[in-house]
Amino acid sequence: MMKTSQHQSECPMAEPEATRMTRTRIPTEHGDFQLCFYSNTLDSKEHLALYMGDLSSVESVLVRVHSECFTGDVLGSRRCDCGEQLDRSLAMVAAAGVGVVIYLRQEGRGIGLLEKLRAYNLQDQGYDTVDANLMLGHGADERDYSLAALILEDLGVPSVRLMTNNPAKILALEAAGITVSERVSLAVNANFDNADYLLTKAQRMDHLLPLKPVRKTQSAHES
Ligand SMILES: Nc1nc2c(ncn2[C@@H]2O[C@H](COP(=O)(O)OP(=O)(O)OP(=O)(O)O)[C@@H](O)[C@H]2O)c(=O)[nH]1
Ligand SMILES: [Zn+2]
Repeated sequence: MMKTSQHQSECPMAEPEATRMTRTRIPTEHGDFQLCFYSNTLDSKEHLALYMGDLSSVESVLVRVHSECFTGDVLGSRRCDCGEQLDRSLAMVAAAGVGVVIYLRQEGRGIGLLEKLRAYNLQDQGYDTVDANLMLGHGADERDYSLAALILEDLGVPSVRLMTNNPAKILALEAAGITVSERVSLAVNANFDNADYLLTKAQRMDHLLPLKPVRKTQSAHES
C-alpha cells in the first residue's frame, strides 16, 4: 500500500499516514516472519511490523504492540521486562501460527533513550519510574498508538487479541479504531532488579501484573 504525504506541510491537521516501504523474510529461532518497514508522516522513526501466517485467516489476530527498549530488547537489561516480553510475544505468535508484533520506536515510553537513561539514574537515587519522568519534565507516558493502528490497517487487521498488561494501551488502540476483542496476558517473572519497577507499573500505571514477592537477599544474577 502506498500513501503519500505531499499535502502535510500545507495542512498541519492532516491525518497521519503510514506507508509500507518494503517487506522481507526474517528467519528467527521462533520460525520465519515477514518484516515490514514503514515510513510515516508523524515522525522520522523507522516503525516495523513482524508477522507470521495468513492474517486474513482468523477473525481476531494475536498482536503485540511493543515499544522500543534498547536496554531491554537488545542488551537484555534486567531493569525492565521488555526483552522477555518481546521474545515471548514472538514465541506466542509462532505457536499460534498467525499473528503480528509491531515494533514502535517509542523508546523510553516516548521520551527517547537519553532521557530514559537519565531517568534510570534518578531511579537509582530512589525515585520510581513515574516520578523520574516527571522530574525530567516529561509525562509519565508520552506514547502515541496512531501509527500502530495505521500499520494494522495496512496489514488488514481490524480486530486484535492484544498481548499486553497495560489497560491504557488497549484504550489507545480502540480510540484509534482498532477492535481489541481480548487481552492476552504477557506477564513475565519478576527479578531482583525489576521488582520495584514492576510494582510501580502495577500501582501507579494500572498494569495488570500478578506480582509475586521477590526475595531481596537474592543475587542480581538469579531470577
Ligand atoms: N521513561 C522510562 N521508560 C521506560 C522505563 N523502563 C522501561 N521503559 C520504556 O517503556 C516502554 C515499555 O513500556 P512498559 O511500561 O514496559 O510496557 P507497556 O508497553 O506499556 O505495556 P505492556 O504491553 O504490558 O508491555 C519501552 O519504550 C521502554 O523503553 C523507565 O524506567 N523509564
Ligand atoms: Zn525495557
